[in-house]
Amino acid sequence: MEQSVHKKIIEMEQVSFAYDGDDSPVWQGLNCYFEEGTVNLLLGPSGCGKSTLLYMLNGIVPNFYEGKAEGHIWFRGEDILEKKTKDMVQYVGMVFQNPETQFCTFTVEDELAFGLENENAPRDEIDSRIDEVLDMVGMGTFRKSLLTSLSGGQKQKIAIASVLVMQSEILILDEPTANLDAVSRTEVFSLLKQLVDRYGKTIILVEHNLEQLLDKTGHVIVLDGQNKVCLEGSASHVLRNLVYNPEFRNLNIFLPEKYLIVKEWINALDRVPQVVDFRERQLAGRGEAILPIDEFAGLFQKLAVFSSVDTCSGTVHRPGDKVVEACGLGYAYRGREDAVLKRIDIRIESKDFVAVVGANGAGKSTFLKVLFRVLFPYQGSLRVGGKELDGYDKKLLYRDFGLVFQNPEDQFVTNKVYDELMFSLKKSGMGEAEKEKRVTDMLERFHLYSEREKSPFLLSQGQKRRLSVAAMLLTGQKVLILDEPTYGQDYDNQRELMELMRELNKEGVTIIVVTHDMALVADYADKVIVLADGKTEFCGPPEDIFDNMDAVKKGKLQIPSSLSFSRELRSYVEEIPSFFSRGRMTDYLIRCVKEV
Ligand SMILES: Nc1ncnc2c1ncn2[C@@H]1O[C@H](COP(=O)(O)OP(=O)(O)OP(=O)(O)O)[C@@H](O)[C@H]1O
Ligand SMILES: Nc1ncnc2c1ncn2[C@@H]1O[C@H](COP(=O)(O)OP(=O)(O)OP(=O)(O)O)[C@@H](O)[C@H]1O
Repeated sequence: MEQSVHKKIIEMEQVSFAYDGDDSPVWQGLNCYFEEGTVNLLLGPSGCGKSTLLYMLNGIVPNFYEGKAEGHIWFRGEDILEKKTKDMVQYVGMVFQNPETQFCTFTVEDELAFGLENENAPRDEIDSRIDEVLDMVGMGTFRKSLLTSLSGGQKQKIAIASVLVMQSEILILDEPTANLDAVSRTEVFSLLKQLVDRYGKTIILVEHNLEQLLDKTGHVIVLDGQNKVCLEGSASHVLRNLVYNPEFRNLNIFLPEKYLIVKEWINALDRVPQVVDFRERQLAGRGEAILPIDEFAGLFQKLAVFSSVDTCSGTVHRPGDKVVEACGLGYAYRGREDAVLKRIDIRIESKDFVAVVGANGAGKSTFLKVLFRVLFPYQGSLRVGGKELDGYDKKLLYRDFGLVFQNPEDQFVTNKVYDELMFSLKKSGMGEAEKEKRVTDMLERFHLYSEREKSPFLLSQGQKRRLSVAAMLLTGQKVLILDEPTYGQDYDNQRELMELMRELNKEGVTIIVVTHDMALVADYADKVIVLADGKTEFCGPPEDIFDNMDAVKKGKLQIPSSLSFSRELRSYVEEIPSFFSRGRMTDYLIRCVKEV
């Protein structure tokens, strides 16, 4: 067992918890610990109880969300489970996924003063503490700013500052970058690292975007989805095991793209002696790098049969009917000086699988609202199905175009998961038995059957997202528009959802996905639209976008690590074609070596 230099700050001992009204417990006999003065990362499949665990660390569970808790959560010799939330506030501060749900005021200054004023802190102290935390998060010049004027990353920094201002030593964050573009995400991760290195804070977080986080993480806890911790230790120890150890290879855990490629490849070739040897050596931790690219390339060269395999690394344009055509489209919100959409030119055809990407605030959601006639453009034309949108019957528009909202809760209209899906079929004209069957099939397909009696609002984030997509899929629209469909999803659910979209696309449904997830773009989209500065910055196939550094920069996009990995590999083995996505590269590797 490896030794850590950090002390344990919180220890969970035989912790069990069941929400009131739930038959099965979320946790049963859980043991794990968190380390002081480092970044602690919690990984596990959707719905396994990560958020519940975080809420137990400051008493939100079971004090606000009630249920039966057993065991001990030790913090400095005391049991958190016996404390009230207010007793924990000075030690443990919580930052949620969406900073906007946390804000109670209008300006940065008022937001930071809010908690201190409630504690009747003297004005001088409030002032100096606000200056201090704004300095800590690098937002000193924004003290007087309106919260609405901040970018997503800046808002999240202020949410973190509002916890720091209370001088909590432990910061808990539940998927803090789920809605952020790549640049904002990097800023938040760097801030967390700085809070640890410079101010000795302890960070505990749940996060799916690991590309730039793992190297900043000190302690990782992996939950197996069956109430247990299955791996715990340093980031490199956990990573080695998740990539190379057959015992953990089927865990439904997100990893950066390049690790997923190696993991899938090693799994596929498990019985080849060279691969077994390579795997064992990596697992034993010989050599510093977890991904020794030279060795990997050498091994690949020995096994691969290049000539017989069709590389097919690009996307093929499949012409179809016109679905959406925007030309010089402009939209300005009332009261804002600058138009959000200045000149949008977009053409989407019926067979397209489109990804709409761009920085936070670029106007992606605004464009969707214009398309759904919630907002009306001041200039340009927008044609849908070959007709001017103005002349398109609204009823037909809603029948043909399905929208899955960014925030699933905005979509729920009933108080039971089962009823939510039945509601979608209300006007379908189907008989009761047929509706029931379809709903049951969908619940099973989306791993929601066991939750069917629950309120949609009490589901985990990942479950809520799956329910919102399932509700939209039941009715058979011609065009499906999904705003951030995969955030909060675990690896298996994300893949399953996207494979389903691909299937529907092949059956003729146009898919339009708004997303910050470039791995998803690279793997599934055949057309990418980058919005920046109110204009269409790029519209073309995904393999071209990551070479267009201007569009990458303006769209604040992150190049997936699968692309840099395949380029590095090519510097050793020229015969490997240039790839830009995990799926395409894994397929190729597996096809290459299947004759071994
Ligand atoms: N307030 C609540 N009342 C009843 N059940 C709940 C409540 N909150 C969560 N649950 C259930 O507890 C289980 C664990 O949920 P939790 O949100 O902790 O999981 P998670 O691992 O964070 O999931 P995700 O990654 O999808 O956000 C789920 O089955 C969920 O439906
Ligand atoms: N109702 C509104 N009134 C005024 N400004 C608004 C309104 N809604 C959005 N905005 C502003 O319009 C800009 C574009 O917002 P929009 O939500 O369309 O961006 P987005 O690209 O979808 O961003 P994200 O990736 O963060 O979801 C932002 O600066 C936002 O603050």
